Order: sequence, then structure tokens, then C-alpha cells
Amino acid sequence: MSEKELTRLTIRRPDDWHLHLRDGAMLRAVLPETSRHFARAIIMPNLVPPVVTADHAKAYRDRIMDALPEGHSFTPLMTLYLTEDTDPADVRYAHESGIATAVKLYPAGATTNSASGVRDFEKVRPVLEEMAEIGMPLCVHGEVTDNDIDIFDREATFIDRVLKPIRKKTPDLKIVMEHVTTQDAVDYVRDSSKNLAATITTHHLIINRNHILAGGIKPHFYCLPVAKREAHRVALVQAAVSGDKRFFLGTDSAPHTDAAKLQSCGCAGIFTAPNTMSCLAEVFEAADRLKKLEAFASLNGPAFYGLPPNDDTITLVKGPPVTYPESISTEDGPVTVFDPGFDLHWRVEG
Ligand SMILES: NC(=O)N[C@@H](CC(=O)O)C(=O)O
Ligand SMILES: [Zn+2]
Ligand SMILES: [Zn+2]
Repeated sequence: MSEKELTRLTIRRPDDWHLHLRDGAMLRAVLPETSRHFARAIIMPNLVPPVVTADHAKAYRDRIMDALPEGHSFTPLMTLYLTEDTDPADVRYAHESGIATAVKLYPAGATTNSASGVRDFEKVRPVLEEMAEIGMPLCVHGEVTDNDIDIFDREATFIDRVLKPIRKKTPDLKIVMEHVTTQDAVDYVRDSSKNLAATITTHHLIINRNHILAGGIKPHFYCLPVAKREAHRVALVQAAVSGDKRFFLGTDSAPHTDAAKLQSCGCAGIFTAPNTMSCLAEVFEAADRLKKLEAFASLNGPAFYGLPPNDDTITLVKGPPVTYPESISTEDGPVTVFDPGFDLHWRVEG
């Protein structure tokens, strides 16, 4: 039977290995959209001010748990925002006490709220050495920020200029290249023998740069790294549906209010939490690889992070087009939900 004829699919409950929950009213509005389907998520630390220390991460984790709706069971896996002043001892403490799961590297200026990120990678070497020793993964926003590097080339250039030297000097450091967008990144991860994996977002499996720019500019498709040409999208789909353990889901669901997105200098980020599982089922079905969805969304991530997969399951059911809100309301204003541009037939049962 072709997988295209399947109408029900039960998989281990998924996790999201790259998620922005923000804080305050926004946190309360967006958290249920993830905790409804996902058991765990790696929580990005790019708040203002950023989540830098173990104490910050603990306090943020408490705020997330306070915002969790009754009846939802969800474990936030916290990250520390790496700065040039990060103390290796605090990182070790955060890891050993179970407060933080990973450290996040933002090249300064690469993306939303990254001003406190790293400029001189030598300055964070002691932290990276410490992490390699204790087995704590580094999550990386893999783009250089140089003005003379074309924005569509920034990921590929990062691999050569930053990632290769870091991996050469610290081969025991576990690295996750976050939200990869290029064939170059897919090839680099595939060619590596160990300690390297990549997350792939929902939206990068669906949109290419034409979606952003052809026929009028579409701010709701603008995110970083920016979507590339179609051949890259196809490479991402092939990696995601392959079952290769080094590729797993990190939605990078990144809510911004419509007011923040729809202006002359709009924010980068796409809010995919509400319809991510439906979108992914559609992508995997189109590739005739529905049965690999579980590896991508529920098995490969925990395996890389050294955690067990979730015990319980979710069931996706195929039927008439799923309805989901165009936007969700928050006290700060509406946040538009990702529109994949086609009907979604798979819904999460229950
Ligand atoms: N992906 C994005 O376009 N934006 C993210 C930051 C990030 O993940 O780079 C955000 O925090 O809004
Ligand atoms: Zn990023
Ligand atoms: Zn992100």
C-alpha cells in the first residue's frame, strides 16, 4: 500500500527542538499552541534581556510552568544565551543541576535579539571546552553577519568560517546547527561522522524565497535564516524524510505581533506552532514518507540529546481540510499563524 493511502498515523508524542515562547502576555498566549501536541521543547533564550545565567534560566522555566494551561503536560528544556562573558562554571552548574539542557550561540547581530551574542569566537573557547567535557550540546544560529556577505550565502559561509574551526578545535563538542536552510548545510551534516546534527523548521520544508518575494512582499514568510531557492528546499525535505538520525524537527516557531512584522523594518520570525503537525504530515505524505514522520518529529531529537523518546503517542487522522485560526490574539495584539498555501488534511486527534 502506498503511504498516500494511509488515513491514520500513530506516532510517539513529538518534541520541538527549537522554540521561541517569549515572555509575559505573549508566553501565555503561545505556550498552549505548543503544549497541546508537544511533550518537550528546547526553549530559545533570546528574550530582552537574554537568558544568560543558570539563575535566569531557572526563573524563566518557572514562568513557563506558571503559564502552562491546566491539564497540559509539558517540559521546557532550557538554554543559556552564550555571551563573551559567560562563566564556564555557571554553565557546568546549569547542566549538572538539570536547569539547562543546551547553550545557544548567536553571532552578534545575526537575528532577533542577538545584540549580546558572540563577536570574537576565541573568547567563548573556555565555555565550549567545558561543554565538550560535560557533554552539553551547543545550539547554533549558523549565519555570519558580515555586510559584505550576501544574505543568501550567510549560512554556507558560516560553515566554512566558524563551524569548521570550532569543530576542529573542539571535536568532542556536540553541535546542533539550528534551522538549516541550504543544501550546503545538509551535506555538511551528512558528511560528518559524529557530534553534529541539524534541526529543520516546518516552514523551510514548505516555502522558498519566491514565496517571500514574488507577486508582492510577504512579511509573514520572512524569517532568519531567510528561505533560499527551491533546490535548497527540496534538499531539506529529502533530509527530513530520510529518517537519518542527524535531522530532526525544530519548528523555530517565532511569534511577533502583526504590528511588529508589518512595518517598514519588520521582524524576522514565523509562527508555526498551531498547525505544525498538520503541515508536516502533508509534507511527508507528499514525499510518500509518512512513516518517517515519527523519526523526524519524535525519535531523532531525543536520541541526539541523550534523552528517551516520549512514552505516549499522538494520532494524526486524514479528513476534510483542517480549520485553524488565521491569527491568535494576545494582549499585545494579533499574531498571524503560518499559512502553508495549501489545504491541510491531517489533524491531531483528541
Ligand atoms: N527565526 C527568526 O526569524 N527569528 C527568531 C530568531 C531566530 O531563531 O533566529 C526570533 O526570535 O524571532
Ligand atoms: Zn536563529
Ligand atoms: Zn529561532
